[in-house]
Amino acid sequence: MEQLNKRMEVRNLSKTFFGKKGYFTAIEDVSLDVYDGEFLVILGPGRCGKTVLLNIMSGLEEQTEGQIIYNGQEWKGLNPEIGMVFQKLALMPFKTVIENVELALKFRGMEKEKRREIAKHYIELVGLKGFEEYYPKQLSGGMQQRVGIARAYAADPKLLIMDEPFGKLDAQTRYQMQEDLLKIWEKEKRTIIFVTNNIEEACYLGDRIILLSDCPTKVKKVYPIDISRPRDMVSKEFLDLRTVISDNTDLSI
Ligand SMILES: Nc1ncnc2c1ncn2[C@@H]1O[C@H](COP(=O)(O)OP(=O)(O)OP(=O)(O)O)[C@@H](O)[C@H]1O
Repeated sequence: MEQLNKRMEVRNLSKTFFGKKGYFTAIEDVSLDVYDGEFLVILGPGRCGKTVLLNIMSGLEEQTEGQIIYNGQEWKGLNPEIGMVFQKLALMPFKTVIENVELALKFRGMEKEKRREIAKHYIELVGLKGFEEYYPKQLSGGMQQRVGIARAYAADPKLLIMDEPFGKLDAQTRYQMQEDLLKIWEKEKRTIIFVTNNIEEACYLGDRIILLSDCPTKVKKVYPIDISRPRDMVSKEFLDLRTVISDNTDLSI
């Protein structure tokens, strides 16, 4: 990992909210690095502060303390080079698949022919060729997530943050999406930060796993994974890794 460029550095980040019940610290002194081109998984228990951390990394929310370094420079505010894929995608219901995928490019003022070409490319990349004119409600949950991935890719982010994108899918679809996401990433590498509370998913996907503690969130441990892909979820090395991480988690995740 040492030879790779750092895309982002999170330095001593803390976040404290003030509400009806007084002060509440969600994140405490978190530091981590994100390397160019890697598939980084952030694994932590439910409600531990993962979304707050991602929101600060992307500039949607402000930290109480600490710094975000992006490409070697301190970064404050919304970062246009970061794309997001959420569990709830908020696809535009009255727009077709292709219109949803090209929307960000339209907002940027890109001419129609060019943005259609880009949108078609990414729709094909995520395996939805032939569904360009469908509306979101005509698609399954897994297919909608594919549209979300195509939409994020089309906007050409340097860093793609995915916040529990497969959390609501049934087990079968989830496995398929994990496999397909790796294929997409291998075809067109982006730096990905993938957040999950599922240990198996983390071990299947990540180049590295950053394990977070329960609230207030701290980094418990960083696990580099050198199991070659495609990973066999019932192989000894996979199950051993899973057990090691599972034994180190704060709650049952
Ligand atoms: N604006 C806010 N004001 C007060 N507390 C907040 C705010 N946003 C988040 N929190 C609290 O911070 C904690 C972490 O929330 P967060 O949504 O980041 O968890 P998470 O790890 O993403 O959870 P999940 O796995 O369920 O998605 C929660 O206890 C939440 O109630």
